[in-house]
Order: sequence, then structure tokens, then C-alpha cells
Amino acid sequence: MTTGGNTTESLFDHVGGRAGLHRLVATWYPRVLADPLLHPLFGAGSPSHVEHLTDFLAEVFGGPTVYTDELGGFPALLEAHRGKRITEEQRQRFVDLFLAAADDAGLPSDTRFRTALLDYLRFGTEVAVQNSHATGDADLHPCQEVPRWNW
Ligand code: HEM
Repeated sequence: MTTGGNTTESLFDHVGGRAGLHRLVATWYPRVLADPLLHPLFGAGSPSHVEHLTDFLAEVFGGPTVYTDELGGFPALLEAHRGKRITEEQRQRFVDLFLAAADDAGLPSDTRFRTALLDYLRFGTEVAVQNSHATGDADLHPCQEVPRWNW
């Protein structure tokens, strides 16, 4: 039970736990696969993407650490983006589709949550873009672990 102004509630709880995040990612992913700008990166898609991204975001937002404990953790994330050479236009489209999916999946619309979501998406996509262009470890983004996002 939470009330307005409760600063101890995690983002994970605020979005309705794993079920809320799963709804968000499952709404977003088909749109990514159908997007002409993103298609060259994602192709026909991967059957595990929705589950893995849901578990990753759950961990970032203060939920269980399934991504680190069972799905390879940060090294798996790094590997997934390496060499993809994501453009700024593709990064922006990825974020835009996420924000639209947050609306359509009925995620909370309060400004505090939406600001935190956008801040994280900006950060996370910048990490992914930098790492996708790295030709050696020295070029990688300094964030080398699954972040825990405070709000
Ligand atoms: C907040 C930013 C991001 C997060 C949290 C994220 C997270 C993930 C995760 C968890 C995976 C799956 C890794 C696994 O299987 O364990 C993945 C794969 C992938 N990501 Fe990202 N990603 C982000 C940004 C981006 C961006 C901006 C792009 C391109 C526009 C992108 C393109 C891809 C591709 C092409 C794959 C591999 C193919 C696939 O699994 O379908 N990612 N990402």
C-alpha cells in the first residue's frame, strides 16, 4: 500500500511489478519489429527478447535480480549490443516507441514516474549506443554493471 509522496516505493512496485513491465515490453516489441528504421537491427526478432528485457528492467527498477543471477547479467547485455553500430536516429526511435507503449500499456502517467522513465531510457540507450560502436574495451561506456535506478 502506497500513498502520494512515499519515497521508498521502488519504480518496480510503481509500475505494477513484473506484470506491468511485461505488458510494457510486450506492447513495445512488435512495434520495434515492424519499424523500418529498427528492422535492420532486430530482424525477425528473438523469442526470448521480451522476457529478457522484462527481467533486465525489473532489476534496474528495484525488483528481483533475475537478469544478473540467471540470464548472464551485464556481460550478456554488452554482448547483445556489441558491433550493432546503433545510430542516433535509431536510438531516438527506440525511446519514442517505448514512451508510446507506456501510454498504450496503461503504465502510470504521473509526472514523477514519466520523468524517471525518460531519464532512464536516455541513460540506457546512450550506454547501448556507445557500447554498440566500441571497437575495444577502452571505448566502452563506464557503466559496467546493471544499474539500479533511484527516483
Ligand atoms: C534502455 C536501453 C536498452 C536496454 C535496457 C536494452 C536491453 C537489451 C536486452 C536485455 C537485450 C537482450 C539480451 C539478452 O538476450 O540477454 C537486448 C538486445 C538487443 N538490443 Fe537492446 N537495450 C537497450 C537499448 C537498445 C537500443 C537503443 C537498440 C537499438 C536501437 C537496441 C538493440 C538491441 C538488439 C538489436 C538486440 C539483440 C537482438 C534481440 O535480442 O532481439 N537496444 N537489449
